[in-house]
Amino acid sequence: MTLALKSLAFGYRDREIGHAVSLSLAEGEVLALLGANGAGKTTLFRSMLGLLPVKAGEVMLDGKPLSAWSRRERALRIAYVPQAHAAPFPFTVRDVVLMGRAAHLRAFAMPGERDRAIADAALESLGITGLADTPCTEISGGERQLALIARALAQQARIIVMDEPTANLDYGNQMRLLAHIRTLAGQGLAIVLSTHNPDHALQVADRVALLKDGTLMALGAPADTLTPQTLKDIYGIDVVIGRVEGSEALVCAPRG
Ligand SMILES: Nc1ncnc2c1ncn2[C@@H]1O[C@H](COP(=O)(O)OP(=O)(O)OP(=O)(O)O)[C@@H](O)[C@H]1O
Repeated sequence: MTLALKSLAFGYRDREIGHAVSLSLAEGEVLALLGANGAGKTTLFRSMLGLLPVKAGEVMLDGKPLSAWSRRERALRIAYVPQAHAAPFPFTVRDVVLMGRAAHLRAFAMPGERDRAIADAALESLGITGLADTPCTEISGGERQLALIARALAQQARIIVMDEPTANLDYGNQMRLLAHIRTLAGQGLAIVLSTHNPDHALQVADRVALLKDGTLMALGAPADTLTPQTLKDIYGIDVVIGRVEGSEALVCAPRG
């Protein structure tokens, strides 16, 4: 087991957003987190990463409380892909990806040949080698998203937490990223991601967690958790879920 949340309560200084969230993430597993806007997905992620103090319960990383690991030790084990906001500084895409190597470097050491090779491989795997020398202030939102994912890959952590990784991406990059996530899981990485697209969860996840009113409404296999009933409950929309000829994936469509 890699990451486990035990009866976690989370939120901000004087506001609890969620409580009693328990789940664990195993090596090689993809867990998708869904919930309406404002349900608390980002807040939960920030709490499980130790970026926001938890209100109750505990986050366990490789069997030890998260607080027992140093920041560097955590960064060697968990990478975070935040939602892509506007870039404040004109670092090149390659420099941003090289920042993923920080935890691997000795204090004040500069990235070496090997770090550059790893960063370049991460760029290559996402098809953005051509952007390496472009400043982050001069690329699109989707390209910035891919750069942040490349940074997480360069970090070479065994757990990756991705906040809406497919948001901003065009259809081709969405599908390529989902396939890439499955490849990473096949290599033993544990991945937790949030998404607003049930199809993406049906396509990529081994397990799905549904967050509603601050608690886990459902946790289990995609076909058991993503049903017309649960999606109606979360989004207030009537849907059907089924297969389309020629595709392995279950898909969700509006009813009627
Ligand atoms: N810094 C903050 N201080 C206080 N409350 C906050 C803060 N950031 C977010 N919130 C509140 O916490 C709740 C959950 O927000 P969060 O961003 O975790 O939701 P989310 O599920 O990720 O939403 P979305 O799908 O829209 O990205 C929201 O009601 C939001 O207003």
